[in-house]
Amino acid sequence: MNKKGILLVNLGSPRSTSVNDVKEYLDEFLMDERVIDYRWIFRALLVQGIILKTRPAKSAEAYKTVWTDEGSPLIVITEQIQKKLQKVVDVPVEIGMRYAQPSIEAGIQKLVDQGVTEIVLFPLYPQYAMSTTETVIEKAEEVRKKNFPTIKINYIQPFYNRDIYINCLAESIKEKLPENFDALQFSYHGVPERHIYKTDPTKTCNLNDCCSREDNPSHQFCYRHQCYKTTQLVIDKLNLPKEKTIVSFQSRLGKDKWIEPYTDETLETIGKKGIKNLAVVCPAFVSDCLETLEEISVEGKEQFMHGGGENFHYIPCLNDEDRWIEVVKTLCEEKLNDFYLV
Ligand SMILES: C=CC1=C(C)c2cc3[nH]c(cc4nc(cc5[nH]c(cc1n2)c(C)c5CCC(=O)O)C(CCC(=O)O)=C4C)c(C)c3C=C
Ligand SMILES: [Fe+2]
Ligand SMILES: [Fe+2]
Repeated sequence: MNKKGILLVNLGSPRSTSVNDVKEYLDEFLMDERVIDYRWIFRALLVQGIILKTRPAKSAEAYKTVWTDEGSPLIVITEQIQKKLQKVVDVPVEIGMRYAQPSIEAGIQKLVDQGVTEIVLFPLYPQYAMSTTETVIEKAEEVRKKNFPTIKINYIQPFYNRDIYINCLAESIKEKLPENFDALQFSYHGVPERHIYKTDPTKTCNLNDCCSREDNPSHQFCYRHQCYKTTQLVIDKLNLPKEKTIVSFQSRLGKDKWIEPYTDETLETIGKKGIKNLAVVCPAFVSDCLETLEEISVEGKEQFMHGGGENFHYIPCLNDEDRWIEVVKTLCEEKLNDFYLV
């Protein structure tokens, strides 16, 4: 009888907030061709010759503001999800990070040590992008072929439009929304525009209105569409008028054009347009991390207040909420059952 197990995969964080550890992490992260998709030589020139000269010190300072006694929020929360999930499923659950430690390889090894031969791997990203789901699957397949050729892996697909996830996200937002707010902003991690064109096999997405329309054939691989879709489904569930919602994209890096509108520019200008009380949620992340706790909660708040805003309310990610653990369990069980069908 084959033994099954679950591997939860998140992005990963530096080992510590020292500049050297942050540099090592950024080196691995940004040298991924699905994150910075230039030819190796140009990527190396950009990353090692320019970004790693200054960014690690700046990022290390930012990490210090969110770091906890247990470590990076992203890792700590992923471990909390693992522990809670382990209590409600009867197969072993381990975690692996796409970058740095604990690695995907270490996670698979832990499962194999417990006798597991069939793994359900859950990339913890609701929306597909080449820098999210795709790079996780590529890496896991590389590790599997090299070190665990007899192990089977079943991958959980993006769940940005799944009812169970939308219900969970909508409930969570509803509970945390302040009584009075002029707008709810959905801020998603951005990606360079080029990534969307590159991963669109239909070549029909032009990054305009088509991303928020129902019927474009590119949607299965369009990260921007999937962000709009998650938003639309959540606001329908919450019965929020569209005029009270904003979608934007954060965390851009470098000189390329990233998908628009940009979160920082939006935050700097909406105060003057009459939005004084703002709530912000970040549904590209299932766990709080540097990009939510620092970039949005601290920097984003400053940008909003500076631009004439009055009250800024950050809505935390799903983290280890029980209702989210139920969703993770259901999505994993669907895939565990798939093994019986083949
Ligand atoms: C070209 C650069 C980047 C792309 C493309 C990108 C896509 C992307 N990232 C996430 C999720 C996270 N990113 C995080 C941090 C982070 N992201 C980039 C760059 C790109 N991301 C950098 C350089 C950093 C490091 C921090 C910094 O220096 O600003 C994090 C937080 C990690 C943590 O330890 O807390 C997450 C999570 C998604 C979902 C995504 C594509 C949609
Ligand atoms: Fe990122
Ligand atoms: Fe699109």
